[in-house]
Amino acid sequence: MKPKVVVYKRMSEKVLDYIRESCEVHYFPGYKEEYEAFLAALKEAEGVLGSGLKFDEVLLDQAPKLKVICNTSVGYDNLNIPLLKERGILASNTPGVLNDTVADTIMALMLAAARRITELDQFVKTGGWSENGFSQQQFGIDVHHKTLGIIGMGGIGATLAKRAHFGFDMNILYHNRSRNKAAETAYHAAYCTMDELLAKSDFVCVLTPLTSQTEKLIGKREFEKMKQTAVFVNAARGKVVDEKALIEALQANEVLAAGLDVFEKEPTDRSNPLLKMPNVVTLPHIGSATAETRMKMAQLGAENLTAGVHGKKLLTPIY
Ligand SMILES: NC(=O)c1ccc[n+]([C@@H]2O[C@H](COP(=O)([O-])OP(=O)(O)OC[C@H]3O[C@@H](n4cnc5c(N)ncnc54)[C@H](O)[C@@H]3O)[C@@H](O)[C@H]2O)c1
Ligand SMILES: O=C(O)[C@H](O)CO
Repeated sequence: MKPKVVVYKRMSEKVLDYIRESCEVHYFPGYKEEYEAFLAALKEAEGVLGSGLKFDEVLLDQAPKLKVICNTSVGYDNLNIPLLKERGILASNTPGVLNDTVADTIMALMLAAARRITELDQFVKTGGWSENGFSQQQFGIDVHHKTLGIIGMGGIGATLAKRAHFGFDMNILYHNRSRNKAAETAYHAAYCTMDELLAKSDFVCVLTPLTSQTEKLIGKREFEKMKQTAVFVNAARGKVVDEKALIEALQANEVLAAGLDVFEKEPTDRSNPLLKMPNVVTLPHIGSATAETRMKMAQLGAENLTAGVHGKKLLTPIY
């Protein structure tokens, strides 16, 4: 008999067929709308595949046969790792396969915020571009040859450093839990304290995972330490930043602009003041969302899932 698994995120038929070769798939792409049926399937499931769902004690109690939880994301702040370990449940994520795509998104945010792309796009589309052209007040700032500070020099951080160093002649500073010698050698990235990074960087990009140590890592104090001309970019998790402090820093012109792929609450409320600020470029958490990369993430998740339920070694285990 094939082991039962629950897939709670929309997947291509190709990936679902791959899983079906060795598992009985219970597919809930819109699990919130059919939560009762989803919970019933979870009761019998040995494996789960998807992203974002918080597996707390209450939910895990509904899944007594679970052997493995596979995230189709590199971030795993939805998982309570000590609790999973305690219950003998394995877990996997999707590191590496999304580095290039997310680094591309971050470069796009940096360029869009610095060169005011979304603001000027609206200017043109709403008929603001007249015979008189545009004013100097609409000039942006350069990205090339500036200093980029990366907080969290892991897989995505290093891939961003590569683009910034080779493509934009940027000077790279970074702060991380430990030294990343490979990035130091390859991209001339200089390790420094958080405060030094904040004071010297023209672009500050946060790329740490969300953990109890990184929640609100960037707050009032950190924004005050940044240059007034700094562009702040968050493509990690919204809760790594104190969003209220970011709003206040932008309102007080303590920083120049921001590029945000993630928010404290997602989807963010339409009343969020950040959405009214022309110097803030916003995206709906689509850092890794290209067709090619989402396919790779789903396939890697599926391979972890089938390995896990059949007692084989996970390809990309979290622990
Ligand atoms: N916006 C998106 O769509 C998107 C896509 C992928 C990843 N992410 C987020 O980006 C995060 C990073 O992804 P990654 O693949 O580069 O992970 P990674 O594990 O390779 O890198 C994270 C780095 O952060 C460092 N770090 C952890 N805690 C720290 C702390 N307190 N201070 C300083 N450094 C710290 C780690 O040492 C590591 O080098 C993910 O956890 C995820 O939350 C977002
Ligand atoms: O962590 C990740 O991989 C991204 O946020 C996509 O969910």
